[in-house]
Amino acid sequence: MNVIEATGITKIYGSKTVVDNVDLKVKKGEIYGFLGRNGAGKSTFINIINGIIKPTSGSFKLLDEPNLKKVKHRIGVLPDYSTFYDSLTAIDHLKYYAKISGYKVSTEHCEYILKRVGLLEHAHKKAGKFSFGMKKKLGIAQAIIHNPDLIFLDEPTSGIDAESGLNIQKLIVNLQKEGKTIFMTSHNLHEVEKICTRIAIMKNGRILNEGTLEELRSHYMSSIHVDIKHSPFPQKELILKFLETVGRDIKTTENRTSLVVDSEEKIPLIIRAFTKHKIDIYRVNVHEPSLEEIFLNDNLDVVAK
Ligand SMILES: Nc1ncnc2c1ncn2[C@@H]1O[C@H](COP(=O)(O)OP(=O)(O)OP(=O)(O)O)[C@@H](O)[C@H]1O
Repeated sequence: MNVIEATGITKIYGSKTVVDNVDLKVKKGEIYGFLGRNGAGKSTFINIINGIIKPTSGSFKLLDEPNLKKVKHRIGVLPDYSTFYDSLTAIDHLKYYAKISGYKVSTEHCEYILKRVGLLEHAHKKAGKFSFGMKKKLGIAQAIIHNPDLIFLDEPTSGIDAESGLNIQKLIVNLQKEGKTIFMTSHNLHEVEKICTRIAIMKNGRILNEGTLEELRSHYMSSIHVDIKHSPFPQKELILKFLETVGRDIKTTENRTSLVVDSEEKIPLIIRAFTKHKIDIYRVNVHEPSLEEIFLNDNLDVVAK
């Protein structure tokens, strides 16, 4: 089942198209990472499918339901900025939020949720005394207090310390294991690479590409760096001639060869050729591009779908 299904979502402010004809599907149980530089249109898109902003055109369904009001109680949201009442404690906030959403929650349940986000020791502290990171955790607690099936997290780990960030990542993975679907934005590419099951890259309001990390890699990757440690070449010219047919940027020393190939299918061909020429292989290192390398590639438009 598609938990999120958006079709042709567009938002135009004046003469600026901020979200440009976005189609997007997210399946149940995914941790979907929504990536893009500042101003790409991510928050605007999330706000549209959460009913906060009206799209200029396009339609969407959440949890298989086009009428957002009918499923609102099954959705949790950490918005791009949360506001809290300075004089209310963390527990007060959770109870208040649950109440206005139509739930009654016990103090024990609030404490359990605060424990999950790493805020239990501050359960009775007033939000006015909270740091930015603590407010972020409280925002996440608020998003999950009512046990929603679909959770939107806009930059859940930005502005919090590294250890808390890792705890939030664990929490997100645990929520997924409990059967929830998570849609998150993040500027932390390492985090997205680590926990997201699918990723969409947005630029200037458009989805340039989406898929699993492997799919994105194979889409954007045309340069695989292969480095081989081996026994000395008996006939160097022969093997060099062969390598020129499968790769480029070939560099060799007596027992080391490196080259760049455009697909991983070339790697077994190289290994077979070495074996045929009675060259022993001790080690093969293959460098695949990280999400950061894919993401920072400014030529993304050129190769977009
Ligand atoms: N109410 C508005 N009126 C006019 N322009 C807006 C409005 N809201 C957002 N924008 C513009 O839309 C673009 C996309 O903004 P949005 O906040 O969706 O980006 P984002 O990808 O979430 O960025 P960030 O990573 O910085 O949060 C930006 O250029 C922003 O200035």
